[in-house]
This record gives sequence, C-alpha cells and structure tokens, in this order.
Amino acid sequence: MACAELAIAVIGCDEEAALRLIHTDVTHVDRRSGYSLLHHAAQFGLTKVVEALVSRLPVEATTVDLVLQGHVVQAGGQTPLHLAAANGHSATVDVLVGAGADRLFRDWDGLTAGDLALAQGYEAIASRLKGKPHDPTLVAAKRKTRAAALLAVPDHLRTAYVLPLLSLDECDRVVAAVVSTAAAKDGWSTDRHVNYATTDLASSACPLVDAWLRNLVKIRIFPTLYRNHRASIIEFRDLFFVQYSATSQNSLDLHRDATPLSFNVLLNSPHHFEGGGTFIEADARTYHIPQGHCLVHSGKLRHAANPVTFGSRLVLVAFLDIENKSGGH
Ligand SMILES: O=C(O)CCC(=O)C(=O)O
Ligand SMILES: [Fe+2]
Repeated sequence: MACAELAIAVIGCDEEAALRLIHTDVTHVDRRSGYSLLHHAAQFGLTKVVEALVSRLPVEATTVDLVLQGHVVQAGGQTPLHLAAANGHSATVDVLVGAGADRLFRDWDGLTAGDLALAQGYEAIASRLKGKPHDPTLVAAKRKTRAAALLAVPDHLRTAYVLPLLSLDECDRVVAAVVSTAAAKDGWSTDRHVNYATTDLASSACPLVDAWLRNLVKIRIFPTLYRNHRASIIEFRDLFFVQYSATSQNSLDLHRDATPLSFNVLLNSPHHFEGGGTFIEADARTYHIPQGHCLVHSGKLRHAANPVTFGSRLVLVAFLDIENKSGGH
C-alpha cells in the first residue's frame, strides 16, 4: 500500500515533508495519469526527492495521455525526464540523466525531453539533452490520429438512457442539504470546472448527504452501468450539484466532459422552471427527465444544458471513469 501522506507531500510540492516520509512505500502510481511519485517530483523540480527516488522507481516509467475537454493537452509516454525538462528544472534533469534516464526516449508525439525543453524556451537544457531532431510533420500527424482515437465513441456509449434513482422525498432531502450548504458557504462556486464552468457545489462539500447519495447511486444504478458498459471498474471522478436559474447562469454551451460516462439527475420539480433539459447533439434532441430520474450519457458526445427561461433547475451531475474488461473505455 503506497503512502498517501508521501504522495500528498510530493504533489503539494512540500519537499521537506516528502524527504521526511521518503523511507515509506513509494510505489504510488495514479491510474488515470500514469504519474509515479518520480513524475510528480520531476515536474515540480524537487531535486532532492528525485535523488532519493531514482534508485527505487523506474526512470523510464511513462504517463498516459491527459485529456481536457476533448483535446490532448499532454502527450502520454512521458518519462520523469520529459517533465523535468519541459518545466526547466536543470538540476533535476542532471540527476535523472545521471541515474540513467534515456535522453532520446520519445513520448507518444515522438518528442524527446530535449524537444519539450526547446519548445518551452529552455535552450540550455535542450542543448545538454541534444539528439536527432524530430520530424514535426510526423509528430503532428501522430497527434491528430491519437486525438481522433480518443474522441471516437464506442457503440456502448452512443445511446443515452434514463433510469429512476431517487424518490421525491429523497430529492427533497438532497435539495434541503444543498440549499443549506450553499447558504453556509458563501453560495455557489463558478470556478470548479475550467472550460465549461457551471454554477455548482461539490457533493463532498455537503457532508449531510454526500456519502448517503454516493451509496444510493452505487446500489441503485451502478449494477446497470456495469452491465450496459461491460465495465470492470466504475469510479466517481466528480459528483456535484448544478443550479441553472433564469436570473443567473441559465445554460451550459455544447461541450464534452472529461470522462467517458456522465449522468445528471433532476432534483427539483419540473414545475419550478421552464426550459432546461439536456441537449445531446448526436440525437438532435433535448431530454427532459422526471424529478429523481437520471439521464445517463457519454461525456464524449457533445451535449449542452438548454437555457432555463423561468425559475431554477437543480441537478446532480456525475463524471464517471470507467474501464471495460478489455482495458479501454
Ligand atoms: O445540466 C445538464 O443537463 C448537463 C450538465 C453538464 O453537462 C455538465 O455539468 O457537464
Ligand atoms: Fe457535461
């Protein structure tokens, strides 16, 4: 079992705390990003931590593609050396090279650590890492093919469907908890999601209902999700409440979510607002669901929240990571 405190110290850039805990288990690897503790330490330039880790973790371990709103934002296949070089940490680069990191190892875009350093303007690091220059057209073509593959929607994710989830009483209980939490915490936030921000509140900020709600979702709809998507793992990436109101944020533009599977649950009465509903571009239709029901759809299919023209609409939104039995989405 990896040491969570050590991971927190490294990811929080707290070099002193990390060095204090370095004797503990260092094998933590984030399943979604492929980052080991060595990747994090290299990215932040925590050279002493890198020195302590290089003999205990593989220097050639690679990351996976990191995707944000349908674009590949960081190529997978990156070693700690790529991350140290791309962020201009020359002392860390030296330690990694000294520990045997391969200077010419290419990420999934075909770029070496030196290529990334050069692209970020760290010329001194780039020249120390020099190898054969990459072919930019080949790299662009590879990047495009991989982005297209990531955006492809497998058959089992093409169809949206509606499931019952909460009773009306349970909806009332959730709404009351959300309203009182929002009142106690300076209201709703608009900065939790960078590109398509919603007026929202993390479920984890509502301890009155969070664990209960996650459990209900797991008991009542996860079995169907596992079956429909032949999944071996389903996990919450995010669970949050969203409010659309005729007088403030009333809609959300067409977008993709960062996860393959999403759902939203209508928490208040459809008599309390006009408009609203979830538009799914591929179906060219807007789904209006009964209170307490859940619209399950792929986050890879572009969708939008239609404008609320009167009153307010309160929904619970989940972003779910899934892995299917063959290992992909
Ligand atoms: O409110 C909706 O119908 C959709 C919400 C959504 O797409 C999101 O929060 O990402
Ligand atoms: Fe969405």
